Amino acid sequence: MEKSILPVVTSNRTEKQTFGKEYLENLLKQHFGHSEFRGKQLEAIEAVLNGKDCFCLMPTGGGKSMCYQIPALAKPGIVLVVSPLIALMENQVKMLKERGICADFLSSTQLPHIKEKIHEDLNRGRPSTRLLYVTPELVATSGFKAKLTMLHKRGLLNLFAIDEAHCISTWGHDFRSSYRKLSSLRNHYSDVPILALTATAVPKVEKDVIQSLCLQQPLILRTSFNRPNIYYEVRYKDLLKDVYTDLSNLLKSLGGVCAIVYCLERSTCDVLSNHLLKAGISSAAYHAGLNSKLRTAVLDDWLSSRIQVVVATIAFGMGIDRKDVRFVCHMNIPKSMEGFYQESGRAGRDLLPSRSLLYYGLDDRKKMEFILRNAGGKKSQASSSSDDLLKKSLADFSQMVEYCASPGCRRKKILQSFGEQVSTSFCQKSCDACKHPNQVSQRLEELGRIQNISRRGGPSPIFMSLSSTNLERHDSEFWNRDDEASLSDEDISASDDEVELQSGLSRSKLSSKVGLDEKIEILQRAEELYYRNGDTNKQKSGFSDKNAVSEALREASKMRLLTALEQARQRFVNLLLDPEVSASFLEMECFKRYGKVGKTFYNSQMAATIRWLSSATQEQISHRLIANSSLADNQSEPNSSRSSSSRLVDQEQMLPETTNEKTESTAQVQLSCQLPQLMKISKEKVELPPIPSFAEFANKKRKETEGDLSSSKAHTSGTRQNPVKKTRQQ
Ligand SMILES: Nc1ncnc2c1ncn2[C@@H]1O[C@H](COP(=O)(O)OP(=O)(O)OP(=O)(O)O)[C@@H](O)[C@H]1O
Ligand SMILES: [Mg+2]
Repeated sequence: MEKSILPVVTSNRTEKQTFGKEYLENLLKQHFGHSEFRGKQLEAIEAVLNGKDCFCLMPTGGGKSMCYQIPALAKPGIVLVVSPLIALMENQVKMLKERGICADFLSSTQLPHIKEKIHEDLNRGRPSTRLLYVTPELVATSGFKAKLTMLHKRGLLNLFAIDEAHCISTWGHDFRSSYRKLSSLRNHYSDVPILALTATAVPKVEKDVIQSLCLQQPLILRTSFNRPNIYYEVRYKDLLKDVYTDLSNLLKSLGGVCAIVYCLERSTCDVLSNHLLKAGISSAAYHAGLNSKLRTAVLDDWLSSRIQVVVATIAFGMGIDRKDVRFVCHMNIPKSMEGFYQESGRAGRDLLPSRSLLYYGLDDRKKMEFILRNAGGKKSQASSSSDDLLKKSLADFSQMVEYCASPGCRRKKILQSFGEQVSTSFCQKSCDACKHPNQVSQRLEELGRIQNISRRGGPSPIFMSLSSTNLERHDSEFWNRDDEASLSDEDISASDDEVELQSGLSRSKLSSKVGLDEKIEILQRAEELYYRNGDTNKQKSGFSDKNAVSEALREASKMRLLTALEQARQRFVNLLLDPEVSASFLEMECFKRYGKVGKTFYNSQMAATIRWLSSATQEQISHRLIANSSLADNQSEPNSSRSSSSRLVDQEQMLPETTNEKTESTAQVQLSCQLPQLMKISKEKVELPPIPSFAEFANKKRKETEGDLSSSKAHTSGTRQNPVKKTRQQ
């Protein structure tokens, strides 16, 4: 383990000298290069150094980390930092190490020998570790508890810092059940101060955090939520000709600034990112549907300015610490002000002028409202507290609607939602409603007219892109980050106690999966209900298109394929194919088989194809596309893979003929015309390689990992490498 480069002061000073303002400011300057403390940092630091519990509410980017980093340097011993995200811990530890401060983290992602070194250091008489970052799951394990008790007995525990403390509250928008387990800290280590830090605590959450962590007469520090350097603006989708073009024009006019665009659904991220790329703006999609390697690559590229814009779901969340984000855009209305504040707050952490833009759409509003109602509806039957949750989620959402669709200062509305009362002039024309009041009220009037017309004409259809398999069905991170955990365990903190790891993982996987299934079920039922109630004409004629594959879905699928093919091209530089044509071809293949039986099966097959593209070899991809091109040339060929869908015949017969058939044949003709020019054509009839099911894919991956592990074991123990493995590696 690296030793602290800068000496940490541990001399035998008197309390006053050690923790005096000057001394603490010196540490700030010496270790971090900042000349003075911000906001209430100093108060928080002094409180915990004097053994007091503290609840610290500061805005995003307000400098909460300093409140536990300085105490770690001021006093010998260890500060234990509990953090919800591994990426967050990694970033902070890296930054601290670069500054010569001895910090480390323990998580399931670390190699055993690294963990061993950390434990060795902790066992030493005077550990060099000053800050130890851990996951909430780890804190709850018996193994780690024993370690903590040992450190405590030796008088080495200085402080428990609970970062993102709102995760402990079910009222918060980021609830993480593992945070609940932290409640035992106060009982077991009564003399160690606890510092709870958050940027998003409405009074209810604040109370919940304080109670759940059993803080004893804590010093409560609140800083204003105001972010004076962010200009807030709302644009109205229903009044714009083309939202994507509006956004790309705006991004161009801002001139290459660093930006984040949040979307509700993963497919929108893919589609929009491609649109921006086509408009000459460097961008990439980021969501939990992408594999972790790709997500890390996108994050790295964005952090190091190789990509200007990340188009993301809320999976791109906590811990993103790039100071110079100048623009944060929401493509859809968020479900709560807390979420919106957190996300828009990623702009301008360096305190320089920045911008938040939200595109508000009437359909988006209806969709979100509908989802919230139906998601809560089922739970509300179960208990009255769930009923409260439903009411709360609707009230939270109505604040967002108010923010977008009513006149008045946007900043004031944000601050009001956090219980802060300010005058309208407080904003100093740094929101569109204060800067251009006439323009905004004119737009709201127009919007009102459209809303009235749409009310008279009945509800517009809801489109939700859900597919059928358990994992692929969840294609929005809208719900919360628990869902994200089920898809990207490696990014979220997880149990890593040696004994409890296995059972812990299987438990958490099971429960998160069940939760997800339930939610998807609710969504599907909600959607069905909506169609049943909302489209009575179709109901009367016995016609229901709720499961039809829409053109929009097909376009989104092509975009997903395009991204997967681009990734394949990055993996295999010699892969000669035209991604656009290939994407169209693969989509068509999927549509031909499953288009008529409905989007559930279509989406499932689409997901399987994308998985296949991510794991196939160069030969398999070329082979398949060449094979497909020969099939495209020969449209009369019976579909050899039909058998896989034969069990769906009943459903197929129940569905009406749709206009999709026409589209299919037109697209096929176009495709068969394009393919010969763009790809090498094999006239030989080749069997299509099967697309693996998810289970097959997962088994294959598991076997590969096991293979990798055994081969690396063999390698380290000096035995010869498995020849099959060797070939694969070459
Ligand atoms: N006293 C200070 N003077 C100048 N810059 C500071 C000071 N304290 C912190 N910063 C800087 O402010 C930035 C944000 O700090 P930090 O990540 O701790 O914010 P945060 O409150 O934890 O935000 P979030 O809620 O998003 O996690 C960091 O880059 C940090 O270096
Ligand atoms: Mg922070």
